[in-house]
Amino acid sequence: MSKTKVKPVEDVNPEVMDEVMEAEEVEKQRNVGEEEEEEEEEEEKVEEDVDNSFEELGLDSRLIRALTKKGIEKPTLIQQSAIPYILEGKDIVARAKTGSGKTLAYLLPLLQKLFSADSGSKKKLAPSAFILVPSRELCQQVYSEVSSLIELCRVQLKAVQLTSSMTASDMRNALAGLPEILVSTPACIPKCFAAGVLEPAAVSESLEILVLDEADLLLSYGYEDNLRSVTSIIPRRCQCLLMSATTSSDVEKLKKLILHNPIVLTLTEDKDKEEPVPSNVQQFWISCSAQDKLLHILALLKLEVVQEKVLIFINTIDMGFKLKLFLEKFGIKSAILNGELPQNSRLHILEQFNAGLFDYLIATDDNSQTKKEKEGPKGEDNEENNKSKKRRKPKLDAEFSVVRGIDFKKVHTVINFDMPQSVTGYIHRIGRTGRAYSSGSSVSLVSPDEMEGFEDIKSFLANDKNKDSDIITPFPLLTENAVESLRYRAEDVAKSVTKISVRESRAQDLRNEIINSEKLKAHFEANPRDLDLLRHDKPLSKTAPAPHLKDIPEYLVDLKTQEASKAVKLAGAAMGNSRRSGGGAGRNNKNKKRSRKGGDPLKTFNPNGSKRGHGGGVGQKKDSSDGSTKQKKQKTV
Ligand SMILES: Nc1ncnc2c1ncn2[C@@H]1O[C@H](COP(=O)(O)OP(=O)(O)OP(=O)(O)O)[C@@H](O)[C@H]1O
Repeated sequence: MSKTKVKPVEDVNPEVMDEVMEAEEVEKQRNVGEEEEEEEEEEEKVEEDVDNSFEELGLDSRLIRALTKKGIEKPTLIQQSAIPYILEGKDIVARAKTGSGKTLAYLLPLLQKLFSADSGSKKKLAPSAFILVPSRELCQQVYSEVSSLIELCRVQLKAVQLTSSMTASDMRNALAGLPEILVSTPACIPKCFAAGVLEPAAVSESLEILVLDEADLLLSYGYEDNLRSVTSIIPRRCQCLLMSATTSSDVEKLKKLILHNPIVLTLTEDKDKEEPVPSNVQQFWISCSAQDKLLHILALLKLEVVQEKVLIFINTIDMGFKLKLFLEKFGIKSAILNGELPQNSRLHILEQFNAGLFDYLIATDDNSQTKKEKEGPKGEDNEENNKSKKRRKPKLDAEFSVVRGIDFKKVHTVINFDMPQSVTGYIHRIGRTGRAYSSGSSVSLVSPDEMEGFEDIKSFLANDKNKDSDIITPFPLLTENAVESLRYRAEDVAKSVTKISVRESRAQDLRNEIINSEKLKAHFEANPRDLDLLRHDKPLSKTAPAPHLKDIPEYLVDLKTQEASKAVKLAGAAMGNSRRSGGGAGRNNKNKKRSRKGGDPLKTFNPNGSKRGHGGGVGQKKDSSDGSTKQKKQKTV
């Protein structure tokens, strides 16, 4: 580690440096034997002006080469801050926004430490590093990331993933090659102990690093007992890292349970008030009645005023199927992701979506939406929790999670078809776009029933500087006329999507996916990269969409919305995001140039007049100051 080159975070603030040194002193004393003494921790804000390269952070050249091959050149703030401390062997609590690059912040130094671990020492009987995550999807994601880094670095390290659904013999086989890194859920470790697959004594002897990723969720997912049984065997010398996107009493509890004298790194953009949603995500909303949500989502997608790929959140599985069936009638293909589907199918859907095989994914939240969320940033309403309890479906996979931590690739728009049931839920959903250095936007469809929750979200997100100006602004690219022009068709089609058809489709889809899941398991063992085997965006309905619904005639769409749609396509093309189904504009270089000049249509478009409004999209407030596209029937078909 080229320590001399590192611009240490503590340089930024000499007082903090003094405190760090004091904390180190306390730690030294503790190590000499004062085990029971109350430990101090170091609280540190991650400063925006720190600008170190990966080399300056002291990273091994093999890791830097691997990152370059992955197209990653500059560390994010949390990486700049956390990597040197982890390399130094400190316990850390890292709290940074969704999508800020926390995974690499711990994986890179973890791997580097394992590169230099003494391979000549006596044979280890258990992995040196445990990475515990709350869901199987995350397990797979972290495992893929660590495996690809190992492969790119060409080092002799082995990582395995274990999940609770595996049999004891599968677990034993996975651990047989003596992996250095184990990625798992907390529930799986006690299972391994019980099955004799892992020996607690061997873990105590071997474990060097323990990572708890998405720590804010581990307890709320019901892993407390599992974690207690793991922590009881963690050796004192083991370095513990706790990564989290939000703060909660659960994180505090885990910190006390597991960490020793940690450095607490908090990434904020504003010293007074944290902004948990990345500033590169533009947040919009549309006010509409619950029954008009289908109409509005049709307008957003069919009139192409949002950038693809689009992740649509709904609160119930039935609503997901209703939406898919509804969109299908208009020739819009989408896939569904929920906790009822078998794990192989879920992983495959995620892979296909990330690979760009389809553009619209309809997802239900993870099960924490249906569990009692213990605490959100502003405290959750118990009534809401009780309501959500009622919605709990017995067959949902307890280790399923869509919104938390899953790294959806190139999602440009998140749509809240249903509003999330908590502020934390909102933050995590929105965090699926605008990841690392990319940008994105979100559109929330808010019905009168959801307005109170929406106000809570807005007031939580409003910072001191901006308390009078809304962070979530009315969506500027849909005019009332444009929405109304689709009303007749939307209402007609919505009526045809009956409860019975939803139930049948859901049951059929589940049956298909169970069959697929077996096929997938066998197939992917042999061909892990074959994504095209089973498409997840196939239509549910047996009848093809009527041609008049598939293509909305141009004369129906008002000029302003047509203009907005063109601008969105041009901006997409400039960002290298051309529409699969869209017209030529997406692939036209001349247009690319023009749109670069024009900038982001969400900022510049003004539906009231010329394309360049004053002060960006907020200029539309005149037309829809409450975010509403009122339900007057102006033009119907
Ligand atoms: N330094 C970097 N430069 C560019 N992209 C990066 C960098 N670090 C990470 N990324 C990418 O950013 C995306 C988000 O990273 P990651 O999943 O680690 O975020 P996160 O902070 O863990 O988010 P969440 O809290 O939602 O889990 C990933 O696709 C990752 O490959």
